[in-house]
Amino acid sequence: MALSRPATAGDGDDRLHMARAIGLAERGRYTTDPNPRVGCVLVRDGQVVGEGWHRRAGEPHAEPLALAQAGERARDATVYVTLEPCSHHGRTPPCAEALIAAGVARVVCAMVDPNPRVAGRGVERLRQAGISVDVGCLESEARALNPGFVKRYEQGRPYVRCKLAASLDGRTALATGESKWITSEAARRDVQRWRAGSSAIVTGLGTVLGDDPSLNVRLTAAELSGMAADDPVRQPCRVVVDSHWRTPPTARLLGLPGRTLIVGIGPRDTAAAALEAAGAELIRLPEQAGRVDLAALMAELARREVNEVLLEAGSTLSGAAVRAGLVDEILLYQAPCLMGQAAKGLFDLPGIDTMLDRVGLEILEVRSIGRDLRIRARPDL
Ligand SMILES: Nc1nc(O)c(N)c(N[C@@H]2O[C@H](COP(=O)(O)O)[C@@H](O)[C@H]2O)n1
Repeated sequence: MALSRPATAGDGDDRLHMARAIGLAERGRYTTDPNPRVGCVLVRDGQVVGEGWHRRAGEPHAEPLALAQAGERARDATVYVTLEPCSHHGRTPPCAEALIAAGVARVVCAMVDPNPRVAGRGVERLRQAGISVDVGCLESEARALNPGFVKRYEQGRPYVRCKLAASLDGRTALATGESKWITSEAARRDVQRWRAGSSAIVTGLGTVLGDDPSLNVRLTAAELSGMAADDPVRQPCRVVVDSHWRTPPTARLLGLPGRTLIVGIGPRDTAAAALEAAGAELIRLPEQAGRVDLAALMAELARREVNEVLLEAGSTLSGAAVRAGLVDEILLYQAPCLMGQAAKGLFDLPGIDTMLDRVGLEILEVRSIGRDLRIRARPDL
């Protein structure tokens, strides 16, 4: 469906109000999953008359909340919304109809909803009702609010962040396997926030056997911005890549609140049954060279409405995901220490024999977190 975009994608006022709507949407960072983060601002005669943001799937969308706040002042208002108003009956009624009923004059949306149940139909419905609609104001900022939601609908897989902690010489563990702790408490708290914003945390059997990790969110609602102190903290689904069901049923992550999926390729056997009895959900996936096909895993997670994955694994699984072209972002915490060449590296990437073979990266951000550095980078594959 062709949707006309203004040449400037919004004038100064449009961009200002859309920036506010994006700020509102941010408040849903830790709660909306699997729904997108969406914010909405209603403006009449230059005054903001209503604001709303989507908090949780099953609860009202951003637009009806902004309309409720504006009341009668919504008539003839301009609506700034970070995602196209929906046109379908999902868990909640269609926002486009609510905007039409309220008599708004104009709608500015940052981006078309990639959900095929909407995908331009919301814009079309508003225009049919005589409402002027502009699409594309601060579009890239709006897409960045929901990298996983967008990726899931556009490419059929989640947005994957690969988190790693290393010394300044790029080592993640001593040869003995000892790795606690390379980075500071501040960096580990920062990781907790990334976990809280993710739909799933994926790890490998090696990490489970070596570290017995919890892979849960241990921050309280009061410590996560946008959440009310009494909001329940959502636990992302934990996923263990374990080809032959060798995860110990006593693994710490199986005893914690939240779901644990174990994905493998082996036939169901007594070990598999013991894991199911311990509370895990087992999924058999296609194999790729004797291991779980990671592309098939990501497709399966997308089918289960997983938007953002935090991959917290060792060099084998992290390297395999990079090689498979499945890592969208590397989130690397680098501590001010040196661990020496006997220690383990970040990515297992065999077959890089010439400089032409190396994996290029685009640095997205570098910042200090306590005494450590946090580098966010995008593989350039
Ligand atoms: N425009 C808009 N505003 C919001 O606040 C939203 N949460 C969405 N979400 C879209 O609607 C789908 C979910 O619908 P239900 O919450 O089940 O009714 C979601 O997949 C988006 O396409 N859109």
